[in-house]
Amino acid sequence: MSTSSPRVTKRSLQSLLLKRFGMAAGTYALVLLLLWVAAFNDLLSGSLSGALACSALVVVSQLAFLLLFRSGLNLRFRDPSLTEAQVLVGLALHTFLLAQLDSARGTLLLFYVVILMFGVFQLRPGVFARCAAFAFFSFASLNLWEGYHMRLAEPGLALLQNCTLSVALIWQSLFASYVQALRQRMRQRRYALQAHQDTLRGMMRQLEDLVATDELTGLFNRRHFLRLALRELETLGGGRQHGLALIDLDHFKRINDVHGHAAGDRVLQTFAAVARACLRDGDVLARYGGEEFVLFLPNTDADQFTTCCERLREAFACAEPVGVQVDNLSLSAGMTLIGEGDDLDEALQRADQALYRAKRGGRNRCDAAWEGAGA
Ligand SMILES: Nc1nc2c(ncn2[C@@H]2O[C@H](COP(=O)(O)OP(=O)(O)OP(=O)(O)O)[C@@H](O)[C@H]2O)c(=O)[nH]1
Repeated sequence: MSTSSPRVTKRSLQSLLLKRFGMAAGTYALVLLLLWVAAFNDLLSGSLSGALACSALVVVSQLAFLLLFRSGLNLRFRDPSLTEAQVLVGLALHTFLLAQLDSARGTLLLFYVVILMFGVFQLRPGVFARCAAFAFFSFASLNLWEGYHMRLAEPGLALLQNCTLSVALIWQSLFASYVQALRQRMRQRRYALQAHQDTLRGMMRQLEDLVATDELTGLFNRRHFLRLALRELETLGGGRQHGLALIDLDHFKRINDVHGHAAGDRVLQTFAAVARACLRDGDVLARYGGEEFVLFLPNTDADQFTTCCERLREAFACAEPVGVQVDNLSLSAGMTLIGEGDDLDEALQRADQALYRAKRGGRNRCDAAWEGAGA
């Protein structure tokens, strides 16, 4: 996932950029078509070779851009869309195209604005203004050049075209900065929204933890345990078994009576800490209620499960609760196995009966009820 997602993002970015390039190339094709319409209607200022050169330049420049996109070289640039470069090349080519026309020049003037439209959503306001200025000075220079060489047929019309173009470009530059400001605001809102979502997700996680956890011991509570165990049972494949044990701390009432309720709490916490140290990550231990706990060991058999419960019993017997002097800590456990198609309530009852036997048998021991579990 982590290795493929940047590649996927890159591929979708490239396909988007190629689509945009296709739009630009289509616009070039239309403008060239108009040039040739002008040519066939004798509206060229010079010979056909100028129109041919213009067409060739357009084709070559577009092929160069296509090559950049197809090879992925565009991704090495700060702006992989190469918008500024494409717009500047487009404006220069358009000026060259207009130079081929005389009276029809005004008709195609609006394509300066069309070319700059490609930068409205992509270019920063400063860069956009620079491109607009380039468009204006290109066209103004063309007129000045022709005026200097006495080739300007209608200077008044040329002046009007320059003024019209400058008004359109100023308006478009203002529009572009408005669009950019809007995009910036939307981006900030999206970030803020994402931050809110993250906070909410964190709070949800905290709530889920709170709902699933026993406050005193930090273990899962009974409700969460039952949910987990049922989920495990649903996904249990054929032939596999889980271990289920009810664990009860012995003579806990006496601990409370002799040492106080706070000491009893400390003993419960000590058991949780000892059990955590004894168990593996996938094992599930929960406080079932009071001084009773339930253990769920995935994928085990009778021998392994007994070894695990015995290890836990011995470890608790050696535990020393911090700040409390309690001797003879012990626990009793009732064990059973639970297999595919087994009922969780029935398995809990089997474990409870085994626990009862362990208590009756003198406590500080693990008794089993393998029968009925297919063990
Ligand atoms: N300190 C403390 N005591 C609790 C808590 N929950 C239940 N208890 C006490 O645990 C004691 C359980 O006592 P019993 O059910 O008689 O069991 P026991 O004394 O451990 O005797 P056996 O189970 O037969 O060995 C009761 O006194 C409860 O008040 C708790 O959260 N903290």
